[in-house]
Amino acid sequence: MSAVHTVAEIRAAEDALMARLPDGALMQRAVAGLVTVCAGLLDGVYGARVVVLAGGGNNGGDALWAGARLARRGAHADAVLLNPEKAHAEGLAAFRAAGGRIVARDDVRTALAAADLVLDGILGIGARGGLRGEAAELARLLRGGRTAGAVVAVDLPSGVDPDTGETPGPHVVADHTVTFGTGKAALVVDPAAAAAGVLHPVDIGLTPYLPEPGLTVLDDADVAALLPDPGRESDKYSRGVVGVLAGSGEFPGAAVLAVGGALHGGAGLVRYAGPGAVATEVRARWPEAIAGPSPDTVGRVQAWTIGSGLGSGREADVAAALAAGLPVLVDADGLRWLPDRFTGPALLTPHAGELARLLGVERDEVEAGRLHHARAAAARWNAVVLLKGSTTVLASPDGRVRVNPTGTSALAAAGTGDVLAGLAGSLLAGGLSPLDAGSVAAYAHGLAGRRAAAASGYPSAGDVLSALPAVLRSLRGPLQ
Ligand SMILES: NC(=O)C1=CN([C@@H]2O[C@H](COP(=O)(O)OP(=O)(O)OC[C@H]3O[C@@H](n4cnc5c(N)ncnc54)[C@H](O)[C@@H]3O)[C@@H](O)[C@H]2O)[C@@H](O)CC1
Ligand SMILES: Nc1ncnc2c1ncn2[C@@H]1O[C@H](COP(=O)(O)OP(=O)(O)O)[C@@H](O)[C@H]1O
Ligand SMILES: [K+]
Repeated sequence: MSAVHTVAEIRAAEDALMARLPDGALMQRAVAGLVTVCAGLLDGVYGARVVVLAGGGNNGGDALWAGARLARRGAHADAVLLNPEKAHAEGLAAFRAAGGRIVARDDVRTALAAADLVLDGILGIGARGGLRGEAAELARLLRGGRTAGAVVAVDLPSGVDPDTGETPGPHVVADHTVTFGTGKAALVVDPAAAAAGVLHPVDIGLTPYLPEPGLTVLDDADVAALLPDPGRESDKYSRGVVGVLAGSGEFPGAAVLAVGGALHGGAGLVRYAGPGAVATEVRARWPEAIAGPSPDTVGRVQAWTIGSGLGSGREADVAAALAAGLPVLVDADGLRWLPDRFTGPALLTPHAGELARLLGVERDEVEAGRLHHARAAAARWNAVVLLKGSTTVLASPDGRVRVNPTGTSALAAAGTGDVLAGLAGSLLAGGLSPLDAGSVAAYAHGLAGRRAAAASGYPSAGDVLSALPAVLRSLRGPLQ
């Protein structure tokens, strides 16, 4: 599991750690990690051309110190000082002493064009708002391909908002980000995360001073530990029975895909509730599923997955499923008929357009502020909200957030959301909490998307579904 902390938490931990260290020692730890990554990216440090973009804070200090160390190893180091009066004094002195040069304004373009590596030390966790003036112009030059070299962001790409993952204005787009001490939301949540490139975390000894993280990113081992493990004496009921209320005459395929996802998510039995013609299609594809016309008549379940491809006019069915008071997942059309607030375990799985409609805002606003809007909806409906998209974010009403790291554009295809809804519902029926069910499902779903993409150029939702069993098998091992 990797942890993400807020700027306030990082600053408090840095203060506590710095109180036990000699002056400047913490920055030197950060710089050592930064230099190691830069040296690894260069085809030899000696003779390499390095351009340091240094703002007036400690982020600029890191970059100047790194430039100094690279210069000592034989690199040609140039620095652009964005705020010369405020430039980090020790870092600048070290940079000059190592033979680094300050670039005159007129020579910035030439220096960037010749650079093998650009160090972005304009702003770090002290950033407020996007880049302005000359800094914005530099970021634009870098994006416009004015350098053939790698752009390495120090701590985070300058100009993105550290705590929200929002991009309030112009910002640097990096190829790599070397980040210190712990993760930041900007490095895992789009749109900011898209500007970070490859992440290189550097341990500076902060962890003992940091609180439990409010935002986490699961890894394979976390997901394996969370996946249901049916005991030796389990039966199909004890493994969980999931009800799927999905599909319609208009969208029968959504039911087929959601039931498919549910069958592969560990539940012992899947009960499908829906119109006869759709049920016939579901059973033709999945003879192991049991079907009935409505939530009331299909038999007992331990959790409901509601909404994928439900179409219009199904309010009564949704109300019947919700009335059971069981753990519930609500997707797609089901989101039109939400109760005022949930009182039991609930997982909502909107994409940005659906969440925008729920909150009465524009889709663009949701995409620009994914964390904010997922949190707002979680608080509003007292439900875990899994916001789908280029980064899938899960916000719990208790304040915890998870960000899924396995997303892939291979999933941006019709019907993959139905597979996810079925899978997550199955995990709910298997006893996972909404936060665990949603994050485990998103993780496996992303891996299935990648696996399907490795096997086919542009995988369909059916390909993603077909890849799920092997993904779950490799995560948890074979059932005994
Ligand atoms: N505190 C420490 O000991 C350590 C700090 N480290 C580095 O220090 C960074 C944080 O340094 P600072 O707190 O000095 O903050 P920054 O270097 O991120 O920013 C410095 C100043 O820039 C100004 N500023 C903010 N937004 C601006 C904008 N949009 N346009 C123009 N100016 C703006 C503000 O006055 C801010 O205080 C970290 O990101 C990391 O790189 C690392 O060296 C690790 C150790
Ligand atoms: N650009 C993207 N990168 C990664 N995943 C994406 C991207 N766009 C969509 N997805 C994922 O694809 C799935 C699409 O779900 P959804 O929008 O509900 O489609 P549908 O209703 O057609 O199934 C979600 O899991 C979502 O997170
Ligand atoms: K930076």
